[in-house]
Amino acid sequence: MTATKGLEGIVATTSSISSIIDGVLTYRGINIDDLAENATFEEVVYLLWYGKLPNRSELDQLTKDLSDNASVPAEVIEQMKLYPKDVNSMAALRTAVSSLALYDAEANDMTPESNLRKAIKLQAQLPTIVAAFARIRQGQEPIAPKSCASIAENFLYMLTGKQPEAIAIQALDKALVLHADHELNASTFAARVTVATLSDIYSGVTSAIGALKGPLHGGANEAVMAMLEEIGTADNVTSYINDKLANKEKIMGFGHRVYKNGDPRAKHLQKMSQELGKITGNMNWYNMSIQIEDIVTGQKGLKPNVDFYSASVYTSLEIPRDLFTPIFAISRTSGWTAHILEQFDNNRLIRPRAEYTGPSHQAFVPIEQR
Ligand SMILES: CC(=O)SCCNC(=O)CCNC(=O)[C@H](O)C(C)(C)COP(=O)(O)OP(=O)(O)OC[C@H]1O[C@@H](n2cnc3c(N)ncnc32)[C@H](O)[C@@H]1OP(=O)(O)O
Ligand SMILES: O=C([O-])CC(=O)C(=O)O
Repeated sequence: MTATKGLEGIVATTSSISSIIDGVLTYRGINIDDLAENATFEEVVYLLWYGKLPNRSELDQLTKDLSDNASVPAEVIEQMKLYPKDVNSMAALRTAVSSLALYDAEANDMTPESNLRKAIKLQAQLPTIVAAFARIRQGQEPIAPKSCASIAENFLYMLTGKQPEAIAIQALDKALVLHADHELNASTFAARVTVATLSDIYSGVTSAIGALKGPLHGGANEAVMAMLEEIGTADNVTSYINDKLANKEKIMGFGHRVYKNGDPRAKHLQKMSQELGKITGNMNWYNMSIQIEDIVTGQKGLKPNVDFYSASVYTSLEIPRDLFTPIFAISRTSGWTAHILEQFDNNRLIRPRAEYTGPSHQAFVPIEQR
């Protein structure tokens, strides 16, 4: 038995949800470029769950179901008020999502109908939790979700208490479309491993949030913004990046396990970053990002991934840096739950082997003689 480090190139499951073939990403066979330009996040959620784009009445029904389920149990909100104010936002989200299960009478019901209902609840409630957390830690009361609004609109509304501008809603909606699913990425794999034991959907999504949190995965978007802030201005980019590369340090937001010729989502986020920079009158983050890309791609051949330009996009939308990864989680809940439903559909325990590299033929030494 020989291990493949990081399971690179190992095909661990079949799936009909999303594919990356020759660098082209599709959701249910539809190119991400077409979805980014034309679909709303709710259409994508429907596509991921049901395998086809919704017609008008199906979309209206899903939008209503999501809106009707957006309130979070009062107990969960009360518990969030007891979290330390400076807690990591992904840790807070992971804990709150785990506690949702305690207040759902059908949490352990494994029927497909119940699991779909819980997928809707999770997708609807994550934005409410993230916005509530952001307000509670500032000593503000959470704002109840409004009815008949999209997830993008509702999230921005619950975060700020103000009706968001159309351009902000559109930008966030497109970012949600771009982050919704991505084949067998680490967090989706974690979700599938968890539920393949026939554990419940809340456990699966909680595992996934834990996996997304790390800076080699979803946490990279926050790390990118931290880097941009540390660099400060365009004048400092060249020396900062050259020093990092010379020290063999990773530049966050670059590289990918699967894409070697570039992440097809990055160009959409780059365009949005530029457009939002023009609208806000602050091109600094975009200009610095372009400069960083030139150097990293020029010297290392590494291309930006989905996390690189999303950092400046969210900053232009005035979203606090530590909510970037929770927003990724809001979007990816659609993909996680689609994969969990697919796993349940044709389940087998996921249990690979390890290549043992420890000592062998060790004699047992009684404690008195150690
Ligand atoms: C949504 C997402 O999860 S997208 C990914 C988000 N993560 C990041 O942006 C973090 C930065 N990027 C990385 O750490 C990696 O590129 C990963 C984790 C995305 C992919 O990792 P792997 O497939 O395991 O590639 P690995 O880390 O082995 O890199 C291969 C080589 O490229 C280098 N490399 C990879 N990414 C980077 C980077 N961002 N900056 C500098 N060098 C890099 C590695 O140092 C390594 O070099 P070596 O062969 O000389 O040792
Ligand atoms: O697929 C991956 O390894 C990481 C990624 O880009 C994602 O999850 O969107």
